[in-house]
Amino acid sequence: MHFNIVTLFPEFFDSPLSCAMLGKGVEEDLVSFSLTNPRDYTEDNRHTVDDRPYGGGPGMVMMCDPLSKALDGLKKPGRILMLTPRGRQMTQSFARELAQEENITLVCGRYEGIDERILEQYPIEGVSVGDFVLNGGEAAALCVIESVSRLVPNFMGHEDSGDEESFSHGLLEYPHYTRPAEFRGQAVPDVLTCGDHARIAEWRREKALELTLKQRPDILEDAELTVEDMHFMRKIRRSGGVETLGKNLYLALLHAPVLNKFGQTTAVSLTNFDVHDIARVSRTYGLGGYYIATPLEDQRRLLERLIGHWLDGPGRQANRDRTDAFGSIHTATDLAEIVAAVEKKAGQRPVIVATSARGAGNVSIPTVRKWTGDRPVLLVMGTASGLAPEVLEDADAILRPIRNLGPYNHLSVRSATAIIVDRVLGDAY
Ligand SMILES: C[S@@+](CC[C@H](N)C(=O)[O-])C[C@H]1O[C@@H](n2cnc3c(N)ncnc32)[C@H](O)[C@@H]1O
Repeated sequence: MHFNIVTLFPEFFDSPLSCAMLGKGVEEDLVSFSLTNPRDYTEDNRHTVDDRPYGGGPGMVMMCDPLSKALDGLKKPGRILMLTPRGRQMTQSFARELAQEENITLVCGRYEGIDERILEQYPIEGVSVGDFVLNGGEAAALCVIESVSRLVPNFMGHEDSGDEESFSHGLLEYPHYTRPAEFRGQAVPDVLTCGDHARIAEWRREKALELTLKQRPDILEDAELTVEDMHFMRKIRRSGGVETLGKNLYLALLHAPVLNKFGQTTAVSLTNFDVHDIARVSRTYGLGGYYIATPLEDQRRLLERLIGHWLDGPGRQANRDRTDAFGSIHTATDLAEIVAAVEKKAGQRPVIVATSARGAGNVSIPTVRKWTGDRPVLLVMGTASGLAPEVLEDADAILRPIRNLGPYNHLSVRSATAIIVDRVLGDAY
């Protein structure tokens, strides 16, 4: 595999490409590199490669002319990648995809970046190595080179080591140990010295699952998981995991004050579906509680009859799962009563997060998730045409609407609740 590196600082690559495994890869002809400096394609005495940005602002921009000439001079550019924070994220699967190429060109930006017209005139793909800003694309290019080269056949010596590494199957790798068997009083795990390869493989799998669940639950979404893996993870109690987050999240379903379709503030009747479906969401995600408020006496009595049916009445015999779900329901007359009840239960006043399908909101799902990590959060959901303005005004925060960029986002309150709760807690958390 050949890498063309287009850089204003070719010397940056001197040692990284000549030592350790990359150096060996070059010696064995598995990988090769050529360095092209756009400065060599300048025509003025000062070899200018950058200029001030049109429109003003700080810093300099890499000019089109030297860079385009440098690119035009490449014999076999292959796939052209430009290192940039706004590019596609570098991942192990992207590295695998790139390892299939024969030629790759890496364009390293400097200063504030490259004149945009280069990106429009050449088939360049942006690649980012993370959500942070480097001085230049050289260090990022090295990350791409290293991650791709090690997947070139024969580069790593024994073929299977690349297959076991972190991210290969969507999991982080298990921990490693080597001699001595005891270090400062700490022995290596017994299982690794028992000689039973099946047990060792099982232990490693479990450690990989445990670590991934703890450090990078987000990547579990794409991991290849077996039913056994899921059974194992279900048994792991996680601090800061779904158990903690779920317990800190409370739901309030208000039937007043809400808006009717004419925009008037009103009180509405219960919907049996909302009672059932949100109770099931509450139970599924292990929430702190589901509070249903209505100021209407007859509706509260109806609700209590419903709850009684499923908790202590014939429903209990008919469907124990539903009894379980109904166990998280509490009744109230209004939001103030719910806040007081949650405060009593949690020992701390909850952060009140109102929801609305309209407006811009002032808090995002990740922020609510963060709050849920260390204090009670009460998510307030409205029935009818949504919560009355005074509820939104009095709340500590208003969540950004679901599908706020779409032309239509009129979801039922039970659908909206399920979506929000899943986004806040997520399966993998
Ligand atoms: C100082 S940075 C310019 C940052 C640019 N003004 C911005 O805010 O996106 C200079 C160069 O470093 C490289 N670079 C910086 N951070 C990077 C990252 N996270 N991934 C890939 N390349 C990066 C790019 O080539 C970029 O053009």
